[in-house]
Amino acid sequence: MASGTALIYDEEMTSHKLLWNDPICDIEVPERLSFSYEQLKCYHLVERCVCVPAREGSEEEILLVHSSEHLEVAKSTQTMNEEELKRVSGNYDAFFFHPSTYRCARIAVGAGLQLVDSVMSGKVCNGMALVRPPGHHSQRNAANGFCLFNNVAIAAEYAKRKYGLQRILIVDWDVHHGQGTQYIFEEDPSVLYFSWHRYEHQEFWPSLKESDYDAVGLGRGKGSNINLPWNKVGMGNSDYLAAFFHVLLPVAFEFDPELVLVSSGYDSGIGDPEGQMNATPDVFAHLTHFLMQLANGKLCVILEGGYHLKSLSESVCMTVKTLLGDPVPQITGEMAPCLSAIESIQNVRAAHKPYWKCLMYEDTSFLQNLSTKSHLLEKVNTNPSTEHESKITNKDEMVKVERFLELHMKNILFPVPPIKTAATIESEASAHLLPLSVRVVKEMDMNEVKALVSAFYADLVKEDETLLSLGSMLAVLDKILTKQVCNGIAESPTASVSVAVALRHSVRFGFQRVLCIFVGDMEIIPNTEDGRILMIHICEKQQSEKTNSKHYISLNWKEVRFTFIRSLVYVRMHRFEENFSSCYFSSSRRQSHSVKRVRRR
Ligand SMILES: COCC(O)(O)CCCCCNCCCN
Ligand SMILES: [Zn+2]
Repeated sequence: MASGTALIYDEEMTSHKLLWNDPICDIEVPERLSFSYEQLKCYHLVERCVCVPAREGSEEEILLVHSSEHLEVAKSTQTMNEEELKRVSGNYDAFFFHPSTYRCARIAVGAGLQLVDSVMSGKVCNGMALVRPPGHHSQRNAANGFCLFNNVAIAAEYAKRKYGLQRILIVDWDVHHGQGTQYIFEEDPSVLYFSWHRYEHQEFWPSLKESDYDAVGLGRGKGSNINLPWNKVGMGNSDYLAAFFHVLLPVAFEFDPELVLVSSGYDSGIGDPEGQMNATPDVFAHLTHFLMQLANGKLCVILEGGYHLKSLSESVCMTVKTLLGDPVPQITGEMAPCLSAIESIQNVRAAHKPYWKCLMYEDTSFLQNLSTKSHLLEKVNTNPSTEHESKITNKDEMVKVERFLELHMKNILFPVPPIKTAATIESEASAHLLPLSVRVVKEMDMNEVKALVSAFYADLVKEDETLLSLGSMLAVLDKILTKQVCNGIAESPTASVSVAVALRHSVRFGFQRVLCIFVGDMEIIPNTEDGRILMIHICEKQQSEKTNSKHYISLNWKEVRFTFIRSLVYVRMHRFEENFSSCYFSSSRRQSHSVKRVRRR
């Protein structure tokens, strides 16, 4: 398994800039790149990455996607004066040339290809390329929306031909529709393109009919183009998560891509003058983390838009931090999507029902009663915590977001528990299985366990021989509760008792919300009624109705697939943001084997 995260940045790409007055294009500034890179350095993230050099994309590579006419026009601008540059730029919608634009655009293309090579060769597991000019609006024969060459589309075509890939997923979380990418792949079933974008019923730029949810792809490509239009501004974290949980992830897992590319625009984040959305930078950690579960983690993130410098750079940092394997921060804000988001989600699911099994069987009508935001008719902001930031119209508004983010990110970024795993090892034999990052902890001594059990857990622990297995679990759990490690693994022959004691121990320790996912049959079902424990029980036979309650969900593990993700959604939407400390308990040799497999990874 490859490891490591590539970071590709070349300050040469900051030389492309607007030479004349143009209120539409003047937000696409060089500082977008330099600010982001500085912030990565400030959080000591650059030094943790594998720095891979950019290179110029060759003409041949650019011709994978673009026409030779388009290439020739772009090439000819290198020697133009300002007046000629302005004239040629006027041939396109929202684009500007500078004498260095062509060279910068070739480096932006090459950076994406270097990233694909680094991931596909196994030199790294994933990575990010900070590039400009961006790409997802540019088309075969035209520049558009600040884009000259379609960096991500070229990267996809390149990966298909060089590595013989049959299934590539492109996720475009930029707040604008990447119509360029859609046009390039809409007949190609091997490239699944997902884009959400501010749309407002075709009012918002580029105001295309084909950006709506019913553009599902053409010919053999039907089902491989997914458009999720946002018809209101002010969308927040819960709306983005719901879009992932109920549209993108079920389809992506079914598609089972060999490589995932992200058209990573951060103008969908809070404070951006283009997007006018409310999602905070931490949401990009979650979105990135979900995509890392696909394609064996082979994930290439390539920058697109993002015009609020502070919001952009914080979101870039949250993305890279997650690519490096850091635990994602607890998600903030409301947990239920707004009605407009639910309407869009339902529409796109209905449009794609004929093409995806996962959409055929699941009905998400339960989403309707989840939305707690009745406001939907107004246009503006929804998320109370950013009431005053909803309409970013001028400088002092931008400064307000700056201050909001300063405080918000402080709570998010620190403290992060060390990314260590604690494990007790029964036999020296299995010790070598553990990667270096795992700390072996000594079992809790028997007298201590006995005292603890008689004081608090006597009703749970019947036989003395169970005490032995509690020692290893409690030793690991204490390291997690005291934030000495992030997660842990313990083996126990009496998993139900261990789980019951662990849950009560965690709540007694002061945790307010503990999520337990138990796989296999459970002799005793712990009491979850105090509202601080949520049990998701995956078992052979579904428990009788009487045991199922709001905090106890039993799933027949044959149908667990997306129902499991949906249950987690349910969990989140009911504000049960768990302090999720991943303790694995296995009740049988078989499961303990699966635990070992997890350990090796
Ligand atoms: C990869 O491109 C990044 C981007 O999607 O952020 C570009 C946005 C161009 C926004 C152009 N607005 C034109 C408004 C005309 N009334
Ligand atoms: Zn954009």
